[in-house]
Amino acid sequence: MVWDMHVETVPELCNPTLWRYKGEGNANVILALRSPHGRFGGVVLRLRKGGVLMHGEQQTPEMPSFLISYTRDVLVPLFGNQYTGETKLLQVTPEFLQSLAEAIEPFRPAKRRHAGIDIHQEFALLMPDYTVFTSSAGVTLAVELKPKWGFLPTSSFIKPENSVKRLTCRTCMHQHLRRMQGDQTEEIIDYCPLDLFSCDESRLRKSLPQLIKLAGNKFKLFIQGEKIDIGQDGWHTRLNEFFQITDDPVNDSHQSNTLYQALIDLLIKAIANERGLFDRLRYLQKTLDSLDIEGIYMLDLIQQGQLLEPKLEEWKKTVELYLQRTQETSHMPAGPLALKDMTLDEQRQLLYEFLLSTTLKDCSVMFSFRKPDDNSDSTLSGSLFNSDDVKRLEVGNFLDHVEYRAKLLDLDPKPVTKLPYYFNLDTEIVKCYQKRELPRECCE
Ligand SMILES: O=P(O)(O)O[C@@H]1[C@@H](OP(=O)(O)O)[C@H](OP(=O)(O)O)[C@H](O)[C@H](OP(=O)(O)O)[C@H]1OP(=O)(O)O
Ligand SMILES: Nc1ncnc2c1ncn2[C@@H]1O[C@H](COP(=O)(O)OP(=O)(O)OP(=O)(O)O)[C@@H](O)[C@H]1O
Repeated sequence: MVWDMHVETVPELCNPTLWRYKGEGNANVILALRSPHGRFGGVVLRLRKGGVLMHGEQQTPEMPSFLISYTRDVLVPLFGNQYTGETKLLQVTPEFLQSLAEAIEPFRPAKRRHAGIDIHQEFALLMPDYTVFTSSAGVTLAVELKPKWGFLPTSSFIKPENSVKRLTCRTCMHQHLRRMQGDQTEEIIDYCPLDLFSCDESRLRKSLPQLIKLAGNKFKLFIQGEKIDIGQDGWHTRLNEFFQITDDPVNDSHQSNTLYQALIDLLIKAIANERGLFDRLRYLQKTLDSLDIEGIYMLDLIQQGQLLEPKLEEWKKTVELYLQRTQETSHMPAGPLALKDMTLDEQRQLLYEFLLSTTLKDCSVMFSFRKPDDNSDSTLSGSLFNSDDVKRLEVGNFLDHVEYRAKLLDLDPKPVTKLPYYFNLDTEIVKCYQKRELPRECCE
């Protein structure tokens, strides 16, 4: 129900010239305000694309409000409310969306252009722009990480011929399939999410440079809201705007290296400080995926194509039962026979849990950093969203300490209709990886 949500009807925001392209994923386009606009400083607009495979309910006008309820009733019980952001609805018109779609087209990467903004959506999502601090006068440095799968599956439903899954993590194996499928730009990079999830300093020191090299959707760096690619012209000068390591123009490799190391050091500290978040994310990914897709795919409800897209109430119940189960000694089904004994409700529970796990395997963590002296709270008082909630981080090095915020992004539910795709993809990933003689041993 849309009307019990807080809907912003702000005609002045429906002016396409106010917005600039900020980024996009497979399913949504993100626009940022060109400059602070009254109480709407530091805000992004998240617009659904048309024609992409999505959650069934996303096809209806109520979907944006569904996402807000989903965050409140499903994600907050799993993570607490510290990491999930605030969201509001903005009423939009087809004319406004059409103008935006035309204006952003030149800025969009070719690989995303197969689907554009769905101009028939009635509401867009307004969210804080997590790459800037609205209450600060200084420069914000933001880093977005998409860690992917943080665990090795242990399910008894994994067939012996697929046992490599217990040794090599999904992300490490997947890049080989991508490479084989013709993505020659995708160099095999030695980034293993399990190193990131370990939050261990020496493993982070090894894996962060790999993640930075991987870039794409796995590592993004923003200075004052603008995306910077490490290696692009002038990247070090932009990074220096935050670290202020030198007053001179940054023009030698020693200075660039110093800035790069300062970035790595900062990230290591921040990730270690957020060990609780990474541990929780990994724990939820793993325990919500207790059967592995191989077990999930054996369930009658899937075999007979009878699973419906969950409504909000069903998502809520799924989380309640999951939290109950993980607090008790759990008895998970251990073999195909046990699956046969399961009621339809029990099957549904595991299927929806699996979908929740899939969302958490695909979300991003956005860190935003600012220097404490930059905090001049008055700039945008009365802004649309609550004030910035920050934590203090001792850094040592060039910066004594900084303030930062960590948020989870892209926590949308995954559709039931994607389950057969997940099974086929899993089969293909394993088949492709098994051609290698020596599997990598990923370490949890
Ligand atoms: O299957 P994966 O692991 O490749 O994940 C897909 C992502 O690929 P990635 O490996 O992160 O580059 C993929 O990201 P890109 O399109 O590659 O940026 C999407 O996030 C996709 O989710 P959805 O279809 O938009 O809901 C993701 O699909 P889901 O598996 O999360 O449904
Ligand atoms: N609130 C925000 N503040 C700043 N940047 C954001 C925000 N939300 C999204 N972005 C940027 O836009 C990008 C795409 O957004 P999002 O992840 O929501 O798209 P998506 O289509 O759902 O992604 P996916 O391909 O994973 O399904 C993000 O990776 C991030 O860089």
